[in-house]
Amino acid sequence: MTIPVLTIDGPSGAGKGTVSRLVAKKLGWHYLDSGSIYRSLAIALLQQSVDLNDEEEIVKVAQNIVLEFECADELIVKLNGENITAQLGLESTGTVASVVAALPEVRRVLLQKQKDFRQLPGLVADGRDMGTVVFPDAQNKVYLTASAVQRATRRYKQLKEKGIDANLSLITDEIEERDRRDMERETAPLVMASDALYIDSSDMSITAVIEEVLGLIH
Ligand SMILES: Nc1ncnc2c1ncn2[C@@H]1O[C@H](COP(=O)(O)OP(=O)(O)OP(=O)(O)O)[C@@H](O)[C@H]1O
Ligand SMILES: Nc1ccn([C@@H]2O[C@H](COP(=O)(O)O)[C@@H](O)[C@H]2O)c(=O)n1
Repeated sequence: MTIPVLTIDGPSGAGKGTVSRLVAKKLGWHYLDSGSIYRSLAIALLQQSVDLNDEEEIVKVAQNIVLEFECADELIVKLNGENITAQLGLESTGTVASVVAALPEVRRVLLQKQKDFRQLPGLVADGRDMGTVVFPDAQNKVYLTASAVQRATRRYKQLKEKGIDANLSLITDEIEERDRRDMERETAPLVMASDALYIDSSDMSITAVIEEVLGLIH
């Protein structure tokens, strides 16, 4: 039996995580936030002061990380037994994640961890290469985007709400730099799958996006 998968790919701050989590809840499906795997690796590398130019050492750390996910109101992630949820959303974590995510061997090592999430009754998977590389046979695919200004503003508000100091112009620069790195890397770049539904959420509410995505499933 083929286990159904809905993939939601797109750039940072497009709303993939928010939409995926709520759609998964509505459908009663599992949820994979693949970015949190790359972010967890980034945190492990920072904790162990690994040189980000030392590819061999980065791959070793990727091979050995033990991750636990708990899908409550927010996603709780434990790295080697330690709750790292608070550090996960920092823009600095995302930047390191995108640097190491460009390494082909890192992606190869982390591939199976992502595929393992495909379990009954179904999976909603969000990331950059869910519909193109990890689950190319997914029955439903979405490419969710929004303008860089909207995405940076959303991220700024999100950080402020969490009480984290943030600078809008710096966040805009970081998001644009991360987009460029994710789209231009050679292995599994962020591209829209040819069979994906394109949604630009710049002027859409979260509810409107969810309705459009659920319409695809039904
Ligand atoms: N359509 C929307 N309208 C307004 N705010 C939104 C919309 N979609 C998402 N947001 C808000 O934008 C912020 C970023 O959303 P989210 O974390 O889901 O993005 P993402 O695409 O998963 O980003 P990343 O890839 O960096 O994890 C959140 O605070 C979320 O509530
Ligand atoms: N499928 C994926 C998911 C993420 N990445 C990289 O991780 C960075 C952080 O991801 P977020 O979704 O949590 O923002 C992202 O910028 C990518 O570089 C990836 O390569 N593939």
